[in-house]
Amino acid sequence: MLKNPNTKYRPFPAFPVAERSWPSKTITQAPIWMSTDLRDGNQALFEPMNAERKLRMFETLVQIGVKEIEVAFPSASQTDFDFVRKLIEEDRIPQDVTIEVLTQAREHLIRRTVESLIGARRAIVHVYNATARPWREQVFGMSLVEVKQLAVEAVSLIKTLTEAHPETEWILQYSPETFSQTEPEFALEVCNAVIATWNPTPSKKLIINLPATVEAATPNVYADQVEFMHRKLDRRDCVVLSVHPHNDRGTAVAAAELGVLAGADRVEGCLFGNGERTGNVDLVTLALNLYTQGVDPGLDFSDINAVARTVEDCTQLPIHPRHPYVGDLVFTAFSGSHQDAIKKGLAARRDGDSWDVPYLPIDPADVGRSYESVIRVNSQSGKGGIAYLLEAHYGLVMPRRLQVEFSGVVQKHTDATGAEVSADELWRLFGQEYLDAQQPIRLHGHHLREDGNAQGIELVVEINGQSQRLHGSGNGPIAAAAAALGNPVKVMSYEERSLGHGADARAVAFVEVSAPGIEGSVFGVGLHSNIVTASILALISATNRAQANTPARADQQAA
Ligand SMILES: CC(=O)SCCNC(=O)CCNC(=O)[C@H](O)C(C)(C)COP(=O)(O)OP(=O)(O)OC[C@H]1O[C@@H](n2cnc3c(N)ncnc32)[C@H](O)[C@@H]1OP(=O)(O)O
Ligand SMILES: CC(C)C(=O)C(=O)O
Repeated sequence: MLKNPNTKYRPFPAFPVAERSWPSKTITQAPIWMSTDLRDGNQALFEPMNAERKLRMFETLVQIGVKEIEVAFPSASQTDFDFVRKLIEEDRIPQDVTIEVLTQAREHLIRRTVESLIGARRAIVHVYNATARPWREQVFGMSLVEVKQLAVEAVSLIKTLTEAHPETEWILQYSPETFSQTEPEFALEVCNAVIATWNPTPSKKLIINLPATVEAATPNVYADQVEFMHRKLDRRDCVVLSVHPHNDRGTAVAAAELGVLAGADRVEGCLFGNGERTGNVDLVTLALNLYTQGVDPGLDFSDINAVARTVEDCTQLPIHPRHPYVGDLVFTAFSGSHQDAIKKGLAARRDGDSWDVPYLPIDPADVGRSYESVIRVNSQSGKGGIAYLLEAHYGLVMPRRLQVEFSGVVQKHTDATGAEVSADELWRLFGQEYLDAQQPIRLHGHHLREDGNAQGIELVVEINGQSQRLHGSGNGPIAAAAAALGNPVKVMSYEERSLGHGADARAVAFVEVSAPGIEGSVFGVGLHSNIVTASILALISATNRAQANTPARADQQAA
């Protein structure tokens, strides 16, 4: 790279706009969407779609609710021509869907293009020629007048050819290709000449499409360019103003949104941003951006994964795991503070609430994604995510201080493995740490009896491999069992919950104890279909864990 890029690259010129209203506007309704997946998207593939894939993509677009679909560049290949014929002859185009095809402004290509559409109920013929200086000078070798004349002659020919087929409702679309790099006054002059030639009316509008063929400036510059056209175009009431942003600077979505604020009625793009180079603007992101502002996008992504898999299959291109709204990881939080906030936000939701869950701009359920994948646990995670997964997958609702204690256990594991931990693996770790804490004391059974106002208990246990029967009494089974064990620990708290429902429900008991020589407290957990057994198991688990955690014992184990 150059030390001084200024010697090779020039900044994009500022736009000298006198009036600019777009910065203070908001988008309150969806634009007309035009999908060019089967044209701009298709021409950008290693291997353009075959007829079967094209049809699958077309049907997916129809299902989503796209009403204008650019289906081909019919003069480019027999596959494209035949595809247009297939849609028309097999009557595959729904009444409310309009197909569109693209052609260069060259006579033989225009003739072939119109021929491909014969018999269509309604069709958009899209013609383009580049208008920016480098293209005029280097590609076409044409003057300004010649470039304008090229557009006017092409439109004139399309008018003649289509008027010969009045059975079709013809719509013209003109694109000054490379619009955003063209001198604004010249782009305006060419578009006005096209409008005069086609002679649209308010009921038979013409589409003027303004491509950022190569995105070369910040989106505010594009918005100024669009607003300039919106204000200055002749017969604006007879024109549908369209934008076609590419993503070379990574800001196509912003450019499209600002373009709509600036007066565009229509947006052209591709699903998930496929298209030449860095892609066309992503229609899915645009639509769901509107949705999250409470605006109906008119496109249905209730099963976004199914759409994604079809698009990946048709284009043979993978979607990035962090792609907005659809990527495999976009509804996933790894970091502890995010997991904690999401868990609290989801728990706080009540029916009818507006969506304001921290860190989630959209409810994953609205696009057919589930909460299950929202939270993942790795070494960056905290107690919130761990607790969420165990609750969501195993119905285990842990007391808060146990969450803190167990997250330390998980942290040790993730530090050692460096890997993500699944809900199943968490459950295994939980079982190993708490439920299997049956050494040195293991419970084999118990017998309870009333003992005046107290309860008496006999514990049948094995201590260091020796069977023993221990007796104690207290004001409840836990106090009695603690007494039977010789009160090696002090019970600080006790909770019992059910795990599962109905006949399969089991009791899970949590006992928190303190013991001489250990700082703070230690938890024990018991799981059993009998609630008393669960609580005694929890006490023994806590006692065993407390012993293992005393400094002397820990030193012994380390040795
Ligand atoms: C920004 C975009 O995405 S525009 C769409 C681009 N998509 C495609 O091109 C995909 C399909 N295209 C094709 O298959 C081929 O280009 C075809 C079949 C249409 C035409 O092929 P060819 O006749 O071989 O011409 P080619 O594509 O190389 O075009 C170059 C010629 O067309 C001229 N040309 C290019 N674009 C246009 C245009 N929009 N209008 C008029 N002439 C044009 C060039 O100036 C050049 O002329 P020259 O031969 O006199 O120097
Ligand atoms: C033909 C036009 C609309 C185009 O694809 C572009 O300029 O990117």
